[in-house]
Amino acid sequence: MADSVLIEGLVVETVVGVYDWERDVTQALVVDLEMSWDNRIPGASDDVTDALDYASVSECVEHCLKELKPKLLEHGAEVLAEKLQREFGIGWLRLTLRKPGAVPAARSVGVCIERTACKGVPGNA
Ligand SMILES: Nc1nc2c(c(=O)[nH]1)N=C([C@H](O)[C@@H](O)CO)CN2
Repeated sequence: MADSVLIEGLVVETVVGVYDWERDVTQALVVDLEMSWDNRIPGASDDVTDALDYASVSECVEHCLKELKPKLLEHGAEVLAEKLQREFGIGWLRLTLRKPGAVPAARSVGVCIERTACKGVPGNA
């Protein structure tokens, strides 16, 4: 099963960064997500409750990053991936977190992680 649900270019304004000055301002983070989901079920039922609702996931991403105020992108990505997998029952995801403007000579910098939930662990898919 290779189906997925996508979110691309989700912009979240939050406190992020390791330097003192970065703790006093907000900066934009850009989130890309690919999340495994069996789309045959909502494909047949035409019912959003069978789908991985990308609007709900987007709200969760925004809320999580605004509350977390991570220093490192790595920490933001790790906490966010774990929360999404637990709350939405997502088996596998690829999450990219970009910080445009952090390195002026680069279009963007960021991190990308892939995580698979461990079956049998309470709360995991
Ligand atoms: N691998 C990382 N390197 C750096 C990060 C980060 O989150 N992950 N962060 C910074 C600073 O916050 C920088 O973005 C300020 O411009 C430096 N390196």
